[in-house]
Amino acid sequence: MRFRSAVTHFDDRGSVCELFDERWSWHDEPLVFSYMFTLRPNKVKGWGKHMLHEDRYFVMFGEMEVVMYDTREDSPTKGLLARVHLSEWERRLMCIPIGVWHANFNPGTKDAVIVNFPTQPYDHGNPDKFRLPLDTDQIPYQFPPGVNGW
Ligand SMILES: Cc1cn([C@H]2C[C@H](O)[C@@H](COP(=O)(O)OP(=O)(O)O[C@H]3O[C@@H](C)C(=O)[C@@H](O)[C@H]3O)O2)c(=O)[nH]c1=O
Repeated sequence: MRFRSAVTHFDDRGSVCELFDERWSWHDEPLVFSYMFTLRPNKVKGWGKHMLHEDRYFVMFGEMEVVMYDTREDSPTKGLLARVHLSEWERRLMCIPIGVWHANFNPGTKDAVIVNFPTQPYDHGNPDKFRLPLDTDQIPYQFPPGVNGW
């Protein structure tokens, strides 16, 4: 998991924030595809896992907690759980390694708006996505009461 902090430029007319630039050399994979998604308060998208691409998130508005669980056999962090808080008030890129389970939770009070720059374009006919239900016993994590999603 890696991060790159972003700078938001404000002036009396509004703001500007660069999202992704290959010249930053932040990630080995090129910019090939992007999409936006939203997440409503107290909702979760996940658990998901990808075996062919990495997610590269950028939270534009609101906040999102990314909960990750590593089951990769050869990983030094196998069996570890991590929670990362992303928000519009500390904008940054974050990438999730291939094969790591993750779930995106909105702990805030407004819709979160996120851009994802996956390292591969979405395959509409055969998405690179594995799912587990939020209450799976394969991942040692429970979201707070009242939180739901899939
Ligand atoms: C991700 C994606 C989905 N879709 C469509 C497919 C489907 O009809 C609808 C919702 O798809 P999903 O349920 O996969 O969307 P979503 O649950 O938001 O998927 C996301 O979940 C989190 C946990 C992740 O890991 C992300 O990588 C992504 O897979 O949007 C696209 O057209 N393009 C895309 O790039």
